[in-house]
Amino acid sequence: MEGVDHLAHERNKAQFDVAVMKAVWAGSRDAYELFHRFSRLVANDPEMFIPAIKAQATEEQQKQWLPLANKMKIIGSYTQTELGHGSNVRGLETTATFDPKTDEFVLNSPTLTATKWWPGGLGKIATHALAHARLIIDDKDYGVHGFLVQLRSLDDHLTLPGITIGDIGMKYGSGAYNTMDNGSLIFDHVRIPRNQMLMRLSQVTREGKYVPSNVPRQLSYGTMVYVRQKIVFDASIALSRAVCISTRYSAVRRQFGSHNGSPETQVIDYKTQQARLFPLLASAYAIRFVSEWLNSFYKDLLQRLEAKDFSTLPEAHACTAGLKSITTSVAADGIEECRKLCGGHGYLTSSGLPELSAVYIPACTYEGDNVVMLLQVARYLMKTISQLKSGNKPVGTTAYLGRAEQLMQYHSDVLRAEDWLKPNVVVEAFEARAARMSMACAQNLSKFNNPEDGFQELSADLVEAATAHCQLIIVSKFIEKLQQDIPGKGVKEQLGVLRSIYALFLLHKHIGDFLSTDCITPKQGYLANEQLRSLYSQVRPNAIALVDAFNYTDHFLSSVLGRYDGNVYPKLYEEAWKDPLNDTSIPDGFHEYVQPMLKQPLHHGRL
Ligand SMILES: CCCCCCCCCCCCCCCCCCCCCC(=O)SCCNC(=O)CCNC(=O)[C@H](O)C(C)(C)COP(=O)(O)OP(=O)(O)OC[C@H]1O[C@@H](n2cnc3c(N)ncnc32)[C@H](O)[C@@H]1OP(=O)(O)O
Ligand SMILES: Cc1cc2nc3c(=O)[nH]c(=O)nc-3n(C[C@H](O)[C@H](O)[C@H](O)COP(=O)(O)OP(=O)(O)OC[C@H]3O[C@@H](n4cnc5c(N)ncnc54)[C@H](O)[C@@H]3O)c2cc1C
Repeated sequence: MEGVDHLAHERNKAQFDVAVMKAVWAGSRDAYELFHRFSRLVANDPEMFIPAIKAQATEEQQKQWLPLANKMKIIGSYTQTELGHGSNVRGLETTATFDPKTDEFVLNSPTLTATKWWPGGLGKIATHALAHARLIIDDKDYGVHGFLVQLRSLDDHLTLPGITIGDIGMKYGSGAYNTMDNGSLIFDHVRIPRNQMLMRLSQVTREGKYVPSNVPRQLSYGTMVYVRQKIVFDASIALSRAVCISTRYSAVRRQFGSHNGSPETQVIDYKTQQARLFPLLASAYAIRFVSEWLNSFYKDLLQRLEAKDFSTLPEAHACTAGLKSITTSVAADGIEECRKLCGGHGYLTSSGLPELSAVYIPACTYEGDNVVMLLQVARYLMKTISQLKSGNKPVGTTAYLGRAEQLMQYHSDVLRAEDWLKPNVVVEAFEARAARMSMACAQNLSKFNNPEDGFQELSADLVEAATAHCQLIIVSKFIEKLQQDIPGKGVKEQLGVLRSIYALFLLHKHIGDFLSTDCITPKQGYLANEQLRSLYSQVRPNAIALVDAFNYTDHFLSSVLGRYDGNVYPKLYEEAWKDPLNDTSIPDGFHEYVQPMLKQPLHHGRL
């Protein structure tokens, strides 16, 4: 059966031009060509702490360090988190005390909880750390700053005096993340030259004078903004990979429904399977497009920063933090759902899904715990609302809050299920829901004498308001994507179907929000669900082609269930026989432990 395409009949059903969709997914024709070539070359290019140097080092420091890092003459680790503090960056305990006599900083870990803990690459490989430590001059604490510290000899890789490093041990599952040497590090009065503090944003002079920057101190958090927007893109890859596997397998797998010898039903034809799978397919596309937008927003931010325009920095922080949170949660949960969608075989390592899940789920935690990130969005929303009174007109992703009064009066005018296909109808409902949830939080907050107490007390509601805001962004960016000129037979139509599935699935899932804020009536909610069901039927014939458009090689998917040719069963069988347990018919230990039990005398001739 080698070479036969078992999914050809599915591919023939497609109602759109898959080649064009591949370019849309990749971002452009050029990006597609590049990805196509590279994925087939299997590139592996580890990037570690370079973005942080670019963001925080002076030009002179960059000239000194970047060539070394780029040529991998040194290997760096972004060393921020400690045993006692990760989320609370201001709470880090490691100190860097300036010694004016020698013109050096002395790096020290004063407590056990100050031990650096988690940084990737630190445990075994890194030669240098970009260590975050509190700057102390004349007993005065100037807060957390970045310092370049050599950890290991460049000759024999042994750790340098005063430095204790180890790997933090095995992590969740037996997956590939265990090949990452997340490390622990203790400094015992380690000295580094003064010019190894990253001084782009603030400086310490030879005399020990602290020169604060004339730019927002939040710029020192720039690496996190950069990595978070990358993580949003990565979420689209992780989720689409799982969706590709479970969609192909759902078309191969058959259970029940045979009549008079006809084939059984493909599980992808069960409405329950569709209602679980197709929203994830739509989410993969939605995340892809929002990541495209976020990347261009980030590039615009960089240009503005060059020109000393810091106006969009708070919004960039809120968007990267919020979208990082929402998209990684959706992807992590989605991968697990895809595993369940593949039934028992999904639990086999050869399905590719357990490994993908184990490697992916820490994305909900690293680079900012997802709840902590949503609370940052909530703070931004509350600040935006508090400034409305003084006439500040919100722009960008919060522009809708400028129409809050109008949105408080909104009632959806949906009369028929098809009305939910109109983008403006959907956006208005999402805007009204998000605005009302945020306004309700702001109103409740105003009842507290101490706003911080109020923020703590209402934090669960605030997280929900932030979620509604982020979902609005993703829905809006999907809609904006479709306002672009997209050629190719049927491509725009299919994307339109996915856009509506994405939005209406969210509406269905969060129906409580939409009803309790009185944005829609129960009848309108019912109509949305009716429309959703019909959209699932429309996407069904295109499902395989829509995952083919991801253009993933079998090598990349590493999944017997997700094979392009759908030749699942012979390959599953073949794969199982590769298990070392099948090398011999009698397992190790049988003669020592099992056989003696089997040989025990029978009592009264009976078992
Ligand atoms: C990494 C190297 C580079 C790699 C490059 C790789 C490139 C390729 C990448 C490929 C990707 C795919 C593969 C993924 C693999 C990834 C591997 C795993 C990597 C995992 C790495 C990590 O895991 S590495 C540690 C990250 N550790 C956090 O993530 C801590 C969270 N904790 C906070 O981030 C803060 O601590 C927290 C709570 C916000 C504030 O806490 P806080 O309130 O105490 O903060 P502050 O008082 O200091 O500041 C308050 C004011 O700052 C504003 N602000 C706050 N943050 C801001 C910001 N970033 N930008 C602007 N503004 C900001 C805020 O809006 C306030 O503004 P305002 O005052 O106006 O209201
Ligand atoms: C695989 C992996 C790789 C990593 N790589 C690196 C790296 O390269 N470099 C590096 O420096 N770090 C790295 N980290 C560390 C990572 O950045 C932190 O673990 C992350 O920022 C979360 O911080 P925490 O562990 O302190 O969580 P905590 O903040 O202790 O979270 C515990 C719980 O408390 C809740 N919580 C915390 N604060 C609040 C609050 N204010 N309000 C409400 N709830 C709250 C959280 O939601 C969570 O449920 C990595 C972590 C992992 C898992």
